[in-house]
Amino acid sequence: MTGGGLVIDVRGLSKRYGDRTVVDQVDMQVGAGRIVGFLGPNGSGKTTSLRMLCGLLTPDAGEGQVLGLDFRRQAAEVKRQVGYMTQKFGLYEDLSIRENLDFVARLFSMPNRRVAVDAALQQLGLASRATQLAGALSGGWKQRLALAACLLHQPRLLLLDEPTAGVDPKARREFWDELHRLARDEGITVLVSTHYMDEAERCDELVYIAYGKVLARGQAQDIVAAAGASDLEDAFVRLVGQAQDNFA
Ligand SMILES: Nc1ncnc2c1ncn2[C@@H]1O[C@H](COP(=O)(O)OP(=O)(O)OP(=O)(O)O)[C@@H](O)[C@H]1O
Repeated sequence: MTGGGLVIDVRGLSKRYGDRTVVDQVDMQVGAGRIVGFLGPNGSGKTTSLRMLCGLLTPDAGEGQVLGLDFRRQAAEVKRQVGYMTQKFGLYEDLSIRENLDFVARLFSMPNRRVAVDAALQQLGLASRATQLAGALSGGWKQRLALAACLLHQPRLLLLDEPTAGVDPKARREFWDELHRLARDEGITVLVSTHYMDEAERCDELVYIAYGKVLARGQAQDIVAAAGASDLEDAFVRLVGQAQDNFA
């Protein structure tokens, strides 16, 4: 890993589409075993940033390391080593839970596919539903399957893009309990985007962006105090209000 146990250590991350800069000089540092929440209004650049960090999208600028690899020059290797969960979960609805996991194991050319799939089914409590079609599952179970799929190749870093959008509160809570277990017991590092304030409160640290720029970072209570706000939501409303005046 890079100095100071940083699993992500990237500076100046930028992306333009045409003449619009949608990610503008974003610095991202995430320590090993930390859960960092990535927050910001719709269209602020979270997905674009996550896709660049996991090697799926080529940045226009930015230097640094992800999992100790040069995230630009070794993008293919980063992609193999990171667990990335897209907003829409990326499951095959007409395949069963087991078939979805087996498909992912093939994509990663994993040896001992059957053992790995069985272990993932057990770990995420999916074994009794292994033959159910993914398309027939509730939002909470789909999300659990998506997490199992992105953990299958045993990544040390998870990049999760709004993994709990549209999922009921009980399933969201269980999902977050699982994230904390993964960080605590297995030392897995998590960068997760969310719009839910209760989830933001459960992160070790937060990074808040709007208009592609980082407006605040740190622990929730420090962000609230620095903004002179009553709570996190209030702090973000204030930060975006100031940003609108400056950047919009
Ligand atoms: N391929 C593309 N071509 C042009 N513009 C794009 C492309 N992908 C994203 N954008 C624009 O970049 C901006 C940032 O989008 P992005 O999806 O990263 O935001 P986000 O913070 O993830 O939003 P949300 O919270 O709604 O998921 C948006 O204005 C979006 O329309």
